[in-house]
Amino acid sequence: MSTHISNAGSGGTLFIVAAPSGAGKSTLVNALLERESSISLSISHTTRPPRPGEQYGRHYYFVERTEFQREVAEGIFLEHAEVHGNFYGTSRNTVQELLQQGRDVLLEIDWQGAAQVRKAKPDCVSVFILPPSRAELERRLRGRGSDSEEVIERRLRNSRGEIAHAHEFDYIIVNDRFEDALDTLQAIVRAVRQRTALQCQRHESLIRELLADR
Ligand SMILES: Nc1ncnc2c1ncn2[C@@H]1O[C@H](COP(=O)(O)OP(=O)(O)OP(=O)(O)O)[C@@H](O)[C@H]1O
Ligand SMILES: Nc1nc2c(ncn2[C@@H]2O[C@H](COP(=O)(O)O)[C@@H](O)[C@H]2O)c(=O)[nH]1
Repeated sequence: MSTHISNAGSGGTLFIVAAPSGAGKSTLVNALLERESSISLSISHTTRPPRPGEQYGRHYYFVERTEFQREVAEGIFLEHAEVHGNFYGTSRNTVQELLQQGRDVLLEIDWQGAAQVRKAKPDCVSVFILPPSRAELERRLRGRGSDSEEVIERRLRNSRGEIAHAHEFDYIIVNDRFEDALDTLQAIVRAVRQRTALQCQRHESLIRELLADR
């Protein structure tokens, strides 16, 4: 089975957006999709139970672990990973079909999945979203009100391990003022489409601060 994915003959670009849980990536991505209707969001498969209000096929394809394992064995995933104790995966066919139709495709996935996608599709464009501080990350995770205390603590514990991979991404955005972060994300998408260079900060001192053991 080939691990490569092709969009030969089309202008579609594969974008990846990753972030520690609670940094605001889904909120940013949803707002970007409102502004840029020609981008398709890939809906992932997951073994995580649905949160209140989440719908099958709109937020995720919710599946049992045995079904997910069967799908892995069948090779349907472009990438898959265990994140915060649940399994998540991106359908290879869906992404390939959209790219071949000339659509830009956006994957909202973790750093492990991003590393797998870079191998399969080296011309993808990856963006990492940082929170402005650890305190704000915790406030957002709690303020969302969607997860148990145990889940929130696990996600906070895992956030350092995720932020440690930020430097692997093409672009890094700090989601402090929402509109500023959204404008930057949109500017990245537009620059990629127009094949123009966009200088973005690497935020090294903020990353050191977020990784510090305090
Ligand atoms: N710039 C911002 N300022 C304040 N609150 C924000 C900002 N961006 C997002 N939020 C809020 O933070 C919370 C977490 O956002 P969101 O669910 O988008 O995070 P996420 O990174 O997608 O998390 P996960 O990986 O767990 O899905 C939400 O309640 C959202 O409204
Ligand atoms: N490697 C992958 N990671 C994924 C995928 N879909 C989502 N995710 C990441 O999981 C965490 C948690 O998401 P949540 O919806 O349970 O809060 C987050 O970092 C997502 O980006 C996927 O298909 N592959």
